[in-house]
Amino acid sequence: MKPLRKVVFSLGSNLGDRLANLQGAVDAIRDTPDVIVVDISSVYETAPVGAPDGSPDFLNLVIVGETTLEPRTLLERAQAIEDAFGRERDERNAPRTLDVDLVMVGTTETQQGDLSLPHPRAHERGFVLLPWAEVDPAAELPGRGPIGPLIEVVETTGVAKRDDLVIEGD
Ligand SMILES: Nc1ncnc2c1ncn2[C@@H]1O[C@H](COP(=O)(O)OP(=O)(O)OP(=O)(O)O)[C@@H](O)[C@H]1O
Ligand SMILES: Nc1nc2c(c(=O)[nH]1)N=C(CO)CN2
Repeated sequence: MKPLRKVVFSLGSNLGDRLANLQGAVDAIRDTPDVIVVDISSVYETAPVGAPDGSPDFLNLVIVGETTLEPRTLLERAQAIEDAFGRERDERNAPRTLDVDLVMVGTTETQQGDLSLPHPRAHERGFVLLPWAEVDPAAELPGRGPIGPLIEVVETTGVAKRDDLVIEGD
């Protein structure tokens, strides 16, 4: 039997109907065979990090799930969902309708070309760690340790929970 592993996705949008883009991505992840969604964080409005000047604010959220899928299959699924929402792959960190990052898959630590796990910048991103800690405070990032202490040292100003923005079916 294939092992059941924890999977964590980070979703972001700062173009178009940001909430609708996140809702669509959540639905698509829920509809993915062999992925069980366990928790979805609140929606957070976040100041852009490392993005070109004048980039609009993001909406971000984190999904925690379980899966028997391989990391590469999960990356392909994440990219297919981005493509379905009109994501154009241009300048790095450019505004985008939808970004679906794989934060971690089980205990996998790998760097193979187009797939790095855990995501190489997740540990330094308040817009990933804060939503994640809301639903999974005891989480550990493989190779980095518990996320609590990571949050202590990252920039979390500019990361604001938006209780008025609700993902349906949660
Ligand atoms: N864990 C991962 N999750 C998502 N993409 C990854 C991961 N590891 C490597 N990649 C690769 O990163 C490439 C760039 O991804 P993307 O265009 O979403 O970057 P970005 O969103 O601008 O920046 P960042 O990677 O910092 O979030 C993708 O083509 C993908 O193959
Ligand atoms: N606040 C915020 N900033 C970002 C984000 C994001 O999702 N939220 N994604 C980026 C590239 O993936 C770059 N910068």
